[in-house]
Amino acid sequence: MLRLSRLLSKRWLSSSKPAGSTAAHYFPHEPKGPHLATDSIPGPKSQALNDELGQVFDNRATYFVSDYTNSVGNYISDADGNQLLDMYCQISSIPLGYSNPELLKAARSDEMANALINRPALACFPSTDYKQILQDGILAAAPPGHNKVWTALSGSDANETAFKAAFMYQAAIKRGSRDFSAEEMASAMENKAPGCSDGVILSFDKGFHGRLFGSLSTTRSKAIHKLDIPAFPWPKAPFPALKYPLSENVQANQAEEQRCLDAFESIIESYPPHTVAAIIVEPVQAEGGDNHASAAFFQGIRDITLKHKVLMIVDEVQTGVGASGKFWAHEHWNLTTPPDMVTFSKKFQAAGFYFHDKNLQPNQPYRQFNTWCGDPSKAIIAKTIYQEVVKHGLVEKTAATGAYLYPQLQAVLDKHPDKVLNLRGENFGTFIAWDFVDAGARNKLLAEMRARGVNVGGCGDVSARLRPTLVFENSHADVFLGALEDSLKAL
Ligand SMILES: O=C(O)CCC(=O)C(=O)O
Ligand SMILES: NCCCC(=O)O
Repeated sequence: MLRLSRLLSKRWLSSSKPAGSTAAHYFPHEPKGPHLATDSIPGPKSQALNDELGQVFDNRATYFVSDYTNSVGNYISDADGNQLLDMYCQISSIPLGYSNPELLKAARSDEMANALINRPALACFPSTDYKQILQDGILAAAPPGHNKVWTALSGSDANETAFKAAFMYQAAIKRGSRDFSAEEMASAMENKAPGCSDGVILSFDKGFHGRLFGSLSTTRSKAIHKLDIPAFPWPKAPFPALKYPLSENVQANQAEEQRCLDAFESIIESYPPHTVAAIIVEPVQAEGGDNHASAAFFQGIRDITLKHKVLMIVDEVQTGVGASGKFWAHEHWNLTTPPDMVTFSKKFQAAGFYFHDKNLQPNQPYRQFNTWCGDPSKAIIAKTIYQEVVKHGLVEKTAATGAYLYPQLQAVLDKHPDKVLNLRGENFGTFIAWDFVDAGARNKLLAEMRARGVNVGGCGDVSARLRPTLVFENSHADVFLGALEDSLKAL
C-alpha cells in the first residue's frame, strides 16, 4: 500500500483547520489529507467495475469509479478506498462538500419525500409550497435587479429556455398588437418562417453553453462536441485573448477587447433589427479554457446590446453560486443595468433562468412549457444550499481562500516558466486556472496530481482549472500546493 505521506511535500501534514472552519463544522471526520490505497488510479476495483459498466453505458470518459457513500467534505473516495482532495467536484457542481449533513437533513425531510414521490407537472399542477420554496431559495439568491425565475432541468435546458424566451419576446415586439396570422400558423408547422423565427442567438468564440440543439449551436469551444449534429446558422463574435500578467499588458489587452467589441457590434449591425434576439456570454469561458475579460469589456457588451435592443443572457451555469468570490460572477462587473437573463445550474443543483421584464414571459401559456418545468426536489436542495451559503458566509470565505491561494500558486508556478504560464483568476475566489506549454504536459500534470491524491480538471486545449467546493479552505489549499509542487517537479 502506497501512503501519500511518503510522496508529498510535508506542507500539508502540519496544516490544521482554522477556528471558524465551516469544513470542520460540517465534517468533523473529513480526512486531513489524501489517502492512497492503490499504486495507481484507477485501481483494480475501479477498473473492474468500469469494465462491467461499459457493457451497458458509455463510460469511456471515466477517470475512476467513485464511492459516494464514503466521500466526505472536500474528499472523494473511489471504489478502491483511495481518498482524493477533489478540486474538480463533478465538473464544478458540488457546492457544500460531499455528504453534507445539512443537505442530508433536507434529503431526509418529509418535504423532500413528498417532492420526490409526487413530482408535479409544475406549470399545470404546481404544489402549494412551490412559491415559498422558490422565495426562500432560488429567488432569495436572485442576481441584483432580478425577481422572476423560470426553472429548467439542466444547464443546457436553462440556456435553451432563455433562448426561446428571447425569440418570443422579439417576435412579440415585431408583431405588435396583432394576433398570429394564418400564414404564421401554417408555416410554423412546416418549420419555416414567418411562423418559425429567422432570428439568431449570437455567442462568442470558445464559449460553451450546452449540448442540446439550440445550446450546442451557441457552443464554440471544441469541434468534437458539435460534429455530425445539425446546427442553426447563428453568428459567432471573437472573445478577447488577453495577455498575462494583466498588469504588464494593459494597453494590448484594452486594444484586444476593443477589437472584439467592434466586431461584436458589426455582426449585430449586419442583421435587420430584432433579428439578433439575444447574445449569450459566460463571465469566464470555462469549458473553453477559463478565458477572462475585464469588467469594462462586459459593460461594453451591455451598452451595445442596449443600443441595438438585443437581449443579454449571462450564462452563470458554471460561474454562479459563490466560487468567484461573489454569489454571481457578473456582480464583479458592476453593470449600469442588469443583464436581461441569467442562467444557472451546476452548484445550485437546480437549473433555470432569472429575469425581471415580464415580457420575457410569452403572451400565452404552453409556449414556454414541458411536463416538469423544473423539479421541486432540486429547488429544495437549492434552497438549502443558499441558506447554508448565507449562514456560513461561504462567498466571503471563498474570496478569502482564493486570496490565500493565488499568490502561493503564482510562486509555485513561477518556478517552472518552461512548463506553465498565464495564471488567471486573481481576486476571483477559487475560480483559478493556468496554462501549460502543450496538452501533453497538462494531461501528465493532471495524472501526476491524481497519483498524489488530488483531483484537478482540465479545460480548453492546454489549461488546468480549479473548481473546489465553497468549503475548500486554506488547509485544503496547502494540500493542493504541496501536491502541485511535487507534480511539477515530476513533469
Ligand atoms: O462537457 C460538457 O458537456 C459540460 C462540461 C462543462 O460544463 C465543463 O467542462 O465546463
Ligand atoms: N467538458 C468536458 C469535461 C469532462 C472532462 O473533464 O473530461
